[in-house]
Amino acid sequence: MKILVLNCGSASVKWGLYVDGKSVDGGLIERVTDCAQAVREVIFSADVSDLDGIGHRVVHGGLRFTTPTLIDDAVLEAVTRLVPLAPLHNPVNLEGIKIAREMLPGVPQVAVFDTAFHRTIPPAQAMYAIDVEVAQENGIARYGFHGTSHEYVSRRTAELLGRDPADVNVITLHLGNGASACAVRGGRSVATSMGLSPLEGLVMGSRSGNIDPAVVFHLHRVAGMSFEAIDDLLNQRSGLKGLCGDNDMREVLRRRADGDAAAELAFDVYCERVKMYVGGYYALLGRVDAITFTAGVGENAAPVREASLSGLGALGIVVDAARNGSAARDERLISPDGAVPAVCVVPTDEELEIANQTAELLAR
Ligand SMILES: Nc1ncnc2c1ncn2[C@@H]1O[C@H](COP(=O)(O)OP(=O)(O)O)[C@@H](O)[C@H]1O
Ligand SMILES: CC(=O)OP(=O)(O)O
Ligand SMILES: [Mg+2]
Repeated sequence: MKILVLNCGSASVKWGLYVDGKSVDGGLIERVTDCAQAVREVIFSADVSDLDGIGHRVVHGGLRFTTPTLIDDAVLEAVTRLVPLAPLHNPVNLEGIKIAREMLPGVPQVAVFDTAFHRTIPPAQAMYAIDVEVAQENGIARYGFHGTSHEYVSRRTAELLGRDPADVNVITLHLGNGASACAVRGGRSVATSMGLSPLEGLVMGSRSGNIDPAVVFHLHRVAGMSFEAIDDLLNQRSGLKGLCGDNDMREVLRRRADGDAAAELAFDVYCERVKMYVGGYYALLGRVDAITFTAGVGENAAPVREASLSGLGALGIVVDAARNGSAARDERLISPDGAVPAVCVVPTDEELEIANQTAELLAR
């Protein structure tokens, strides 16, 4: 089966072409400002003859979409209604789908949702402690995101350890432009740091992650900011960018190495937040077999991995400096042999996972 995958992200377009589950072509267009144009370029440049299907990453699937779904007008409408809950993502996902449908009419298009893997999260983690009626009426709950990545990476981690995914507990740390942590028990998501929207949890490139919700009321009532302006502040002008002016961890690391105090503080806030989720999910899981770093920052930024897990030796969490600092780019252990939990780096491959899930749906 020949599948084209389009992952239109908040700041990049990633794509891949797969034949029977094997990657034959692919690419990354970074710092995208016009997603539609990027998708047009992909479709013009890739060999899209005889496609069996196109798999699209769709970030928010709400309550309705819990499995990969064949796209029709009704699905597009439902995804459009979820735009307010994923304002940086669903609009670009939709743009990609629309262009692909226009340029390749007749090819089946499948949506693979970031939220789907988290449908197993139990109520004690999924519910916010607010009036249950208000929550229910408005769909206020933890949906969680990056599910395709957490699913793929937790499974690959079990395989890296030579274990059955059903027997393994993993804390996965997806640190990219967006960032989220996930507690995976026996292959199922049981907790994750993103919530109703991809704004909650870890510090991100330009998103705040957790803050006191009263900050929003204060900025509105006392500082006179509109809700639109506060939304923009928390989604686009916060996180690393808000703290030090740079949203790219490569720049933050470079400036920190040069002794820049703002970059150092941004780095510290970022890594301490990761550490707090690791500790929390360790407690929740009770037994942790592995902690795995993935995505742009997680795969490449050794200082972030080192600082995020520093001082956790009493929990058995140890990072081997030489392994962590190595230039290797493959799936690997960065803790000493035999250490439990194992600490791993596993490059994510959302596109491959989307291709496989798309092919599986189309084969039915
Ligand atoms: N060599 C590197 N060192 C540190 N950070 C890196 C490196 N390469 C990429 N990154 C970080 O990874 C981020 C992008 O991660 P990625 O997973 O590709 O993001 P997304 O899929 O969310 O668009 C960049 O913003 C950058 O901060
Ligand atoms: C859901 C999300 O935050 O995605 P990304 O990391 O691609 O921005
Ligand atoms: Mg990503």
